[in-house]
Amino acid sequence: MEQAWFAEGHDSFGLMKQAAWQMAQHIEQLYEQKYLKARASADHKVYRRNACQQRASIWVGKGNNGGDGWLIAYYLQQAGWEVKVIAVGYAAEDLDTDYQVEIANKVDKHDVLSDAKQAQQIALSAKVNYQRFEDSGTNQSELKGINWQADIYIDALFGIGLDRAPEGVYEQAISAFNKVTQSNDALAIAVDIPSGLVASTGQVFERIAIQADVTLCLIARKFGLHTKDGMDYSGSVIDIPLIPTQSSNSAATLVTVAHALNARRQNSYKGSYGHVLVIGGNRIDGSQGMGGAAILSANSVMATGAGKITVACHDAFHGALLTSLPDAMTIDLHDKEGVKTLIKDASVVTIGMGLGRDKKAQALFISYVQAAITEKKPLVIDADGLYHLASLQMSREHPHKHELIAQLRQHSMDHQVCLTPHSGEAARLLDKKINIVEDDRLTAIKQCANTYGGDWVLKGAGSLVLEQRILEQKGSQAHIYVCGVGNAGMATAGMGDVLSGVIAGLLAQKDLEDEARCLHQSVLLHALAGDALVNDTDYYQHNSSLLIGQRGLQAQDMPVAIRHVMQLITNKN
Ligand SMILES: NC(=O)C1=CN([C@@H]2O[C@H](COP(=O)(O)OP(=O)(O)OC[C@H]3O[C@@H](n4cnc5c(N)ncnc54)[C@H](O)[C@@H]3O)[C@@H](O)[C@H]2O)[C@@H](O)CC1
Ligand SMILES: Nc1ncnc2c1ncn2[C@@H]1O[C@H](COP(=O)(O)OP(=O)(O)O)[C@@H](O)[C@H]1O
Ligand SMILES: [K+]
Repeated sequence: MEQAWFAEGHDSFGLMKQAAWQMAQHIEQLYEQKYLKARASADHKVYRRNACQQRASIWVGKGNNGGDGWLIAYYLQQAGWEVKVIAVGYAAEDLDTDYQVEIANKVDKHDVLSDAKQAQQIALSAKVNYQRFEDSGTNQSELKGINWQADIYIDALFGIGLDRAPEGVYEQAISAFNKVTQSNDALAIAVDIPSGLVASTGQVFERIAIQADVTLCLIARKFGLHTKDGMDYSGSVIDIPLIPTQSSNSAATLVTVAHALNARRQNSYKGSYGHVLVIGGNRIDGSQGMGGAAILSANSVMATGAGKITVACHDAFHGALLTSLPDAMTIDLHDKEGVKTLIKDASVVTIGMGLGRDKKAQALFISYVQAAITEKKPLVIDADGLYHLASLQMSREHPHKHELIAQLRQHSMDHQVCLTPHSGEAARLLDKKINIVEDDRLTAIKQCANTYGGDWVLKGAGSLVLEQRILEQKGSQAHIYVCGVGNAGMATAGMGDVLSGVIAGLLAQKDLEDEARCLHQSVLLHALAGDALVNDTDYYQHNSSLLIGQRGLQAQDMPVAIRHVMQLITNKN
């Protein structure tokens, strides 16, 4: 986006000045929020600090992110702040003003001084106070000069140019920065992205990254701020758009707000809201089995408002299912003909939750998926269903390999097929190691869709959703969403089963608009329900009986929260 802007003739150094100027304004506001508001409170320590001149410690690297840092130092100094730049990775002569002027004069007229160098020169000419990190001594407990107590610490070490793990002096600087901000209880503000976090993937190498309270994100949201490690390091994110950008250029769309649901028509009946068939909950050879997976999924189907549900699970679980959900009809998972007849009647089939992984379960999976394809039904495939799909893909000799996967691909061109792996399941589907998937989740979800067709969720913090849009002329086009809500309380067993139920439940309700039934809407609803259980902000119109907190949140708590969120987003007319 930046390059397109420069290609239109806009000046790159001008953009850097704009960026730094706007960031300086935000820094002043953030300072006010943290310290001036505290005046009114009884926090004397904070109040005393505020009685002095505002102080910023700005840590700069040698790229353009560092250039932003030098200019922020310059602007804050102009605004009356006491500033100190900590330069990391600079040789002594890089900072020698006379030597730098000499170099600048020698630069050929056709050459231009880099933006970062120009920024540094502006700051040095204005006598901005600085120090080389390397001169602070190697003894980390001393950290001469670096321990200088500031109100705000600014991380301008690396931005989107980080292309390897920070080592040596950079690793030391990142850990010193984190230590100093924590011990001073000061605000840590990252320029563009916390240094150490990879903007395109959300990866952090060996936990070496700046721990920011606030990230001032330039031009466009970085994908890496919202998936994998991103949310743990970036704090709250403030956008500084700077230039007009086109969303069609973006890698993904961040979604946090669910599409509104229309109210139900008075003149309707259970058949108007679909019939979901849940296939799962097996018990294999005397084991305790996985009935709960199907029960959790079924409860969530009904919490979204689907009209009818049948659960095909092992008959050992029928009693437990009916105790938890008397609304359900049941059938034995192994009654092949009976289940196939039900598939004909269903509006959506969701399969795999606790289905089992043995050969018998695999045969059931193949037979039921083929029946759903023959009957032209929307399909949700989760958990052990994904396991079987991966086995078929990997197996060289399985007679159904090519058939089933090819049929599924074909089916997904005209009917909704949703597949919902977490990283471990995606790794198996792609025959890759989990860390390869985790290190680049965006690539992984695209590869899943290319291999198997259909719409995909790659679950986890910042779940990714890939939806294929069928275009009249050009075939299909994939669009990717990043779910910007949800919380770590949802990292418990059964949460995925709940998601499969939400997806199937919404798909079944044909009275809803397409936008309200699509996969990213389901992922959002599920995550918002998780947040409603831990978050008491106004958005959730806080209902204290709902609050649980992250630790101890269980999948079985979700249906009531799903109903609450459904009601919050329903148009009242
Ligand atoms: N005029 C411009 O081009 C603008 C640039 N902007 C800033 O520029 C940033 C990107 O700047 P750059 O592309 O220079 O990239 P960075 O400033 O992120 O750093 C790039 C330099 O660090 C090196 N590097 C990467 N990983 C390293 C590691 N682990 N250890 C040591 N060195 C490493 C790279 O080889 C490169 O030389 C953005 O994030 C943004 O902050 C903004 O000011 C907007 C305008
Ligand atoms: N840290 C987290 N932040 C947001 N969502 C999470 C987090 N951990 C788990 N979730 C969500 O909870 C669900 C867990 O699914 P899954 O791993 O399949 O659980 P299970 O297999 O036990 O049902 C997914 O939708 C996932 O996105
Ligand atoms: K940074």
